[in-house]
Amino acid sequence: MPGEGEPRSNVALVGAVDQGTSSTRFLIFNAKTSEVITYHQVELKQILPKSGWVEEDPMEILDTTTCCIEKAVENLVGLGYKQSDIKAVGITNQRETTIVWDKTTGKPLYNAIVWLDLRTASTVDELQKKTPGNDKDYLRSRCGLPLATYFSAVKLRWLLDNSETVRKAVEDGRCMFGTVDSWLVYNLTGGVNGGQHVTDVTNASRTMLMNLSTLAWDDSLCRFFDIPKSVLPEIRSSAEIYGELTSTSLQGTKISGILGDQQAALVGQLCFQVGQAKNTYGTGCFLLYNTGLKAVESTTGLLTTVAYKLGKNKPAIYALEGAIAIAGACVQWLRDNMGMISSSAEIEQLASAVDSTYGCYFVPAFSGLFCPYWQSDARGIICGLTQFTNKNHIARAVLEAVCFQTRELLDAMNKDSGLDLTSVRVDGGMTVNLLLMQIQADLLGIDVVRPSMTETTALGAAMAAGSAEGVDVWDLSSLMSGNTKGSPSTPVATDIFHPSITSQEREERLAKWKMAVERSMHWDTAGKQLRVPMGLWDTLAPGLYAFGSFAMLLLANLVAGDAFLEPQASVVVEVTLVSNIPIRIGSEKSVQIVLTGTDELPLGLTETKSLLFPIEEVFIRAQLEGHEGEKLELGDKKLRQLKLGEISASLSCLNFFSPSSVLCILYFFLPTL
Ligand SMILES: Nc1ncnc2c1ncn2[C@@H]1O[C@H](COP(=O)(O)OP(=O)(O)O)[C@@H](O)[C@H]1O
Ligand SMILES: O=P(O)(O)OC[C@H](O)CO
Repeated sequence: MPGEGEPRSNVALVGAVDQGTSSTRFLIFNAKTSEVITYHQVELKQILPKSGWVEEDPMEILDTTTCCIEKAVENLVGLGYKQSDIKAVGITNQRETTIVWDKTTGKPLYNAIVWLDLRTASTVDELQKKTPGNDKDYLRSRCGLPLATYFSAVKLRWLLDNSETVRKAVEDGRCMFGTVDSWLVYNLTGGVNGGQHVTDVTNASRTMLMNLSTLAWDDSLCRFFDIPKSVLPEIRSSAEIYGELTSTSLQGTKISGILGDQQAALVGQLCFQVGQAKNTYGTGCFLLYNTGLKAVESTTGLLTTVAYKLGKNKPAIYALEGAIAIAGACVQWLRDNMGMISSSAEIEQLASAVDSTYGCYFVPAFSGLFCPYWQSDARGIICGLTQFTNKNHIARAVLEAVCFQTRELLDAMNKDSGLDLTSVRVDGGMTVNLLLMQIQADLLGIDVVRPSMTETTALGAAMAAGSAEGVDVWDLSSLMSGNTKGSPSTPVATDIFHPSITSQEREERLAKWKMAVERSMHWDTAGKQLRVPMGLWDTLAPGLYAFGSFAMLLLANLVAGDAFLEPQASVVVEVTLVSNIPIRIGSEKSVQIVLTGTDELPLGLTETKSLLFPIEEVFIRAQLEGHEGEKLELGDKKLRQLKLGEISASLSCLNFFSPSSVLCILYFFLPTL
């Protein structure tokens, strides 16, 4: 083996851009061994202009990418490799995040609207109203997704409705839309000077505009969202040559792989067989389950998505997906907003200091709740607090929240697939946290398998790029056939976390979690009317209004000379005791009383009324005098009418047809028209 800095020969390397929500990185892999040779990573700033809004700067996304490429290549050369050893570059990215840019300048027309962003909640409501039966799942059979703030088409619709700049650019034919992969490929292949406007099937399957069967933009979906097809990129497979880098020290290198980051992790974890699944813990958390050639429609709130299509002429493979919006993001929130920790890694130490949350539950519904609830009006809550609760319990509750959410995904997945997963492969930035891994195994009740190399997202993109036709440095055939024996490309599972609590405890804790989730629902009331208790001054206006109505009524009565309010004295009604259960007079039970109206019964009471009285209440008891202690058997056979005498009632009734009442009704309802 050559030492550091010494020249190496005959190595085929593949680079991968992993553009995530929290950071951008560029990793360089050995195509024969899957080993990471070197990498560079830069954190990415999130812009939070309003509560619920999450944006990123497209230029920063691009700049961090080129910076990571340069730094990693610099490291590589320092290790004795040549930059020309890099035979291809793959791109994997945060999905759904929506970018629009100007074809003539190449500049963004708006900040990137991040997948977590909630500004489109009312857009979603409006779109849903257009569907028969106000059905959020109306488009599922076509695109595999429910109507939700999460997906790109809704964000693009919002931009067209709310940004004059974007609308004008569309009118002028200057607007280009893309997810992060499209934005990066366009810029890395030349931008305004011939940059490729493309995306791959996995990213396109997250827009709500691609038909899952044809893998093409769907006319009826574009019509539904009213999005011009002219702004959309060309949909390509996940492994083919899209173009060459025109800048950075990798100028001339082919870009030959694109995969959404969660799909890339599925590939990197070698989940090529039907029934294999992985869960990635990054900013959010995403469980993907390979369903093979079949796109399985979920009945439990999961998503149907394209897993990969590794070549122009290769078939598309589908997956069921469970998506959680907030996982690592909540750890970042403890760090950046609460100042409870100074680095993400610190949460483990903090949470390990206690052995339980002691009833404290944290539902991090910062962006509403995704799978399986799809509740955009849910908001984060911490509940079960006592004087005893401290930051250790809260830190532990944050880790537990990620695991409970995953448990709910697993339950939905097992239901949809009809098979119970017996273990789950995990990866992503949070999986370095050993406590999290153990809590996860405990709450799932199955083994959690963590590979030695947790950068499986970037690995998946590198595998796609290296295996593309015309590059051919990464052989996937044996891996895809399931014959991984002796293959150095197989990530070796070095850590397996086994469940260590009883199923009784697991289910009890899950039940409590569900109670907490229940409490987080419908918290956001923006745009909805709240019923609030009124103070004296607040009631003045309605009071005056009611008083005015009454005065009008009396006046109308006087003018029209008809009897609007007629006191009805001594109305005779027949009382029938109806019950099929034995009733003890004087007991606490309720009885059903049927008041049958007579001719004298005023209008509005001519129909039979069923009223529920506690037996010892009101006048009925008086009528039963002398029957105390007697058992009245009123079962089916002995059901009879029991005449209990006459009851006096003083009632007022509304003569709906008198001119004064018509006037009054009009007066009351006029303001609501
Ligand atoms: N030791 C740790 N314990 C818990 N969370 C962690 C730890 N280290 C990193 N994280 C969280 O993992 C996330 C980063 O993971 P990563 O896979 O890089 O995310 P992304 O791909 O979304 O950018 C961050 O939200 C960070 O807070
Ligand atoms: O940034 P990540 O890794 O949490 O992934 C974001 C997802 O792709 C959003 O769908």
